[in-house]
Amino acid sequence: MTEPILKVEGISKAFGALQASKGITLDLRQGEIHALIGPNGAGKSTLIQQITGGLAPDAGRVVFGGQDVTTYSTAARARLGMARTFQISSLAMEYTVLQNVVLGALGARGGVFRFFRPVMKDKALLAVARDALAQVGLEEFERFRTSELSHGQRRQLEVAVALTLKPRAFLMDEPMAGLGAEGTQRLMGFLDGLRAQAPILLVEHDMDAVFALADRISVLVYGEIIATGTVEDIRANPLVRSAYLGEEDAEGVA
Ligand SMILES: Nc1ncnc2c1ncn2[C@@H]1O[C@H](COP(=O)(O)OP(=O)(O)OP(=O)(O)O)[C@@H](O)[C@H]1O
Repeated sequence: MTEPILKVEGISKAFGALQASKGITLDLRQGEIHALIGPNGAGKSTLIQQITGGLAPDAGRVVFGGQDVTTYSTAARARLGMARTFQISSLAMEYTVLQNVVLGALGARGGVFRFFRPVMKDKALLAVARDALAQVGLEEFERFRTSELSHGQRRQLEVAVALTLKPRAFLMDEPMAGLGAEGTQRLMGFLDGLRAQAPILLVEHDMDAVFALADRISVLVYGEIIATGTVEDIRANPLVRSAYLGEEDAEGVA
């Protein structure tokens, strides 16, 4: 088996007396969607922030592409191909779809704004941006204002921006949040195909989506991973059923 692209090794983090991460170990392997689930306050966001560099762990390390990145900034991790998506605020709503991707591609090159040469005339940048839009199926929308897109399309646009970074892994924070049933279905189809390009660590509350998409699931409860396994393993795990799904809900998951 090839080496996992991402390895989280014994990560711990306390906020005062509250232990938000307790010796968390997990990995992300090529080609997979690894879902991270857990009740509200379990520590999912805290863990993702430590992986992406927003928070420094008290102990443990994060290894990405074989490199210890524990002390690296978020930007340095992004340059290595760690793509965090679905922070919708990173899109400029008044810009067109194409402009948003071009700006993303410019950032990926480590470029600064070149006022003396309009970036929208840079053929190489435009080609990279159009290629990314085609990959997410938004090529017909390049002239639309981003504010005109549906929520689901904006998430696809976020992925297009991330694709210009040549991501080696995606970290996705609740991509289904706020989408209707149809939008969720469409995005699920999209994510299903995306895992072949780069594996996805997926934090998601929509259990139907998780059970339909995930190759593996890790269950986080009170800062601790209580189980990691396939959908079948997790459905059958008695610890998960009582601790996370709750006695009364457990029947519905079987
Ligand atoms: N900066 C902080 N300072 C103090 N406590 C924090 C901080 N960030 C998170 N916490 C606490 O750490 C625990 C884990 O929170 P976290 O947001 O990581 O959980 P979560 O699983 O992402 O929850 P949700 O599903 O509701 O988003 C919670 O008890 C939260 O109140």
